[in-house]
Amino acid sequence: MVAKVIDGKAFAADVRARVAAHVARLKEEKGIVPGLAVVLVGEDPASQVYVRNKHASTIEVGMASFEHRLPAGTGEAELLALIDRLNGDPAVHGILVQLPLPGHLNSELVINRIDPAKDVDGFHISNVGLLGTGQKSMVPCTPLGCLMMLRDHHGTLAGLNAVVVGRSNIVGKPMAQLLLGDSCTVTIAHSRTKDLAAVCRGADILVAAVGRPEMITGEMVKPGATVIDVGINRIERDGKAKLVGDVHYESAAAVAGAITPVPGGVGPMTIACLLANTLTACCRANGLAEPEGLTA
Ligand SMILES: NC(=O)C1=CN([C@@H]2O[C@H](COP(=O)(O)OP(=O)(O)OC[C@H]3O[C@@H](n4cnc5c(N)ncnc54)[C@H](OP(=O)(O)O)[C@@H]3O)[C@@H](O)[C@H]2O)C=CC1
Ligand SMILES: Nc1nc(=O)c2c([nH]1)NC[C@@H]1CN(c3ccc(C(=O)N[C@@H](CCC(=O)O)C(=O)O)cc3)C=[N+]21
Repeated sequence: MVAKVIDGKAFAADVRARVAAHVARLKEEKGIVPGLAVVLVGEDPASQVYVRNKHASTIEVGMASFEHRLPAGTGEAELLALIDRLNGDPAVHGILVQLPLPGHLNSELVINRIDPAKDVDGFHISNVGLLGTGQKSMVPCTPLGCLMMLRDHHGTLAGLNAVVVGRSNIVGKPMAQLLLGDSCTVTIAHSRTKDLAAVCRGADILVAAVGRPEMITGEMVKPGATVIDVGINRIERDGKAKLVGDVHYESAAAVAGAITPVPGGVGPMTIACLLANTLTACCRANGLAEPEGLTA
């Protein structure tokens, strides 16, 4: 079998177009402009690229973008004061603090200072708890993007066996919660899992969020399974810089029924979902109907 390629780039363009249409209506009918504030501490090159892309996409869909670039040595009190200001700013509906933060800053403390209603990353402890108990919350962008692509491909996910490799708070755990919410039978695998290959081969839906280049190979994939590759790894091959996922694409695509590529898969969906979450937060803040098909 040769896998169908799930085109995350095209899917994300469609999500952004739907967000843009809703934003235009909000502006025209209510005079409201959704606003996203992104906070970057330090000069990590990868983070700078992401923040630039987020800014461009935010402007492109008609939202207001507020960028706050702080020096690497910024103190905790100063960062918390900025978050307090953004929490109180009515033009800001979404706040994202780019991770990872420099080592001297306590990211839990910082994230939990964000008003949960403006926490468009869905990392605040209140949103984590709401998601875990099946209540309305802000849903983390990367898992939300994966869920959208899976629903689109499968129609319903009920009863499917899902294996999530990785148990981080930002990808693996919320991904597992969303799949459970859609009635999958969910297994979470991690570095201490015994016989990972056998566990993965039981999956109708296999989500790889490990951070190890090309670790999931074709022999770990059940024939016909849907493979979602969250990994973003910069490697050097034949003297050239290259972006690869956590899945060995060639061997996995030869067995899978469908697969997301890297680049052009989950990554673009993450940014599109960030914009969708900002719109959702703005609608909630103004007591307006939420956009359809853009939330979990
Ligand atoms: N496309 C996108 O938008 C995004 C992509 N990413 C990418 O996704 C990947 C994962 O990110 P993140 O969740 O933050 O990573 P973390 O490093 O926080 O978590 C990695 C997880 O993988 C598990 N793991 C590590 N090695 C193995 C192994 N050999 N076998 C099984 N499990 C293993 C770890 O297990 P244990 O807990 O036991 O240590 C851990 O739970 C990275 O490549 C990252 O760049 C991340 C965010 C967004
Ligand atoms: N608070 C916070 N929220 C995040 O959501 C967050 C974060 N911190 N820190 C870093 C990770 C990583 N992340 C990505 C976003 C887009 C692409 C993306 O667009 N990738 C393109 C390629 C881009 C390239 O070429 O580098 C693609 O896969 O096609 C990738 C990764 C969000 N993250």
